[in-house]
Amino acid sequence: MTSLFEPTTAGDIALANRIVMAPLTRNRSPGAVPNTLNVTYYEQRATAGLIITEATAITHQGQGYADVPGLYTPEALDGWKKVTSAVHAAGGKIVVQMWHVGRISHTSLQPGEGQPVSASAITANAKTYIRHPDGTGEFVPTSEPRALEASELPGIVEDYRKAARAAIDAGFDGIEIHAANGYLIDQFLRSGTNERTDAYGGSIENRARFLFEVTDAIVAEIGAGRTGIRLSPVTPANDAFDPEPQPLFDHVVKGLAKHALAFIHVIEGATGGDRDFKQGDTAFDFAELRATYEAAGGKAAWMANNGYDRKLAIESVESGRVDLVAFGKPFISNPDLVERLKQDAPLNALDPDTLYGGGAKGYTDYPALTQQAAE
Ligand SMILES: C=C(C(=O)O)c1ccccc1
Repeated sequence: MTSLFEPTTAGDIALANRIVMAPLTRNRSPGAVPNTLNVTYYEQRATAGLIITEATAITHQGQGYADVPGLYTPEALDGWKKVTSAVHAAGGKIVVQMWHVGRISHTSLQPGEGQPVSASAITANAKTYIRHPDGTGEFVPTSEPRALEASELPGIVEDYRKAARAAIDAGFDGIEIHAANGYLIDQFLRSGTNERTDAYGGSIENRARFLFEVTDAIVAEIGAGRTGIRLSPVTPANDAFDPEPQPLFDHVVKGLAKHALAFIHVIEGATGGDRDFKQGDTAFDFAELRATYEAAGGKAAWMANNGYDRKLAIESVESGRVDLVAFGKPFISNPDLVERLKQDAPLNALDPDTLYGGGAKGYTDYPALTQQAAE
């Protein structure tokens, strides 16, 4: 029987166990440049079978929050090289989550303080975190986006390809395409954010076109075995909505099956919330989604996320329902989560007041079991 704690592979990436550190935005990289505190944070969590970094902007246009890292300047890539080196030296594996926020942004964060971009000019009922000139931070409503011209899309696909190459050159073991949580790619996928009448809007085939163009370009550049993707079929995050998610995401996974991807990362339910959350009239069938993917020839590791505890994670892997389990908040407050799960040891409590922004407090100061034992 498969164990959560046994080694496995995800495409070309060998993993020491099946426990994944989920992407977690922490807003601790001013200037979009990873710093020494970020190095310590990821190094502390290197016993994860796989670390997926926090969402990382592929370009300035793709940046939607203050103090999140980028993957598009020499300084940022130098910063990431220090992170990947430290994680590898500690025996870990790490991929970067590649992010274009689309409309979940603010003019103050955009090139030339211009409008954010999206599939359509529909303002999200959402907020983002900006930093004022005086240095104070604030959650503010996202700005009204403009609809991308179809002629702009090849340029954004090229941005993804370049960022994927830069990620591998910075030492990452691979990348995760952020196609979830109501960001740009998801804005094309969902009918609630895509009112286009061209080849990228209307039918499911058209709304998924941009996702496949991005995926094809990245796979051609770095290989399918180093490419994963994150999907959130029913999340309402960032005002995402589609009344018929099952046919939409069945089409998506069928299209992804042609590549021998490293992993498919699926958020089950509402991100960070109700695992049984529904969009539309019927409950989403995640087992059917995987079956559809594998019937189409898909062989990537199936990674599940959202609200997993030790018991559910062990059962889900042992049953074969999932191959990998991604933990988010538990990894924030437990750098040694893998050991704690192995021992069934108590978990550190999470400090909700230090999730976003700030310094070492609530970031690198959570103790490991060994430190607590020494006290
Ligand atoms: C990148 C994020 C996501 O995927 O939801 C995110 C952004 C800001 C806060 C929490 C999460």
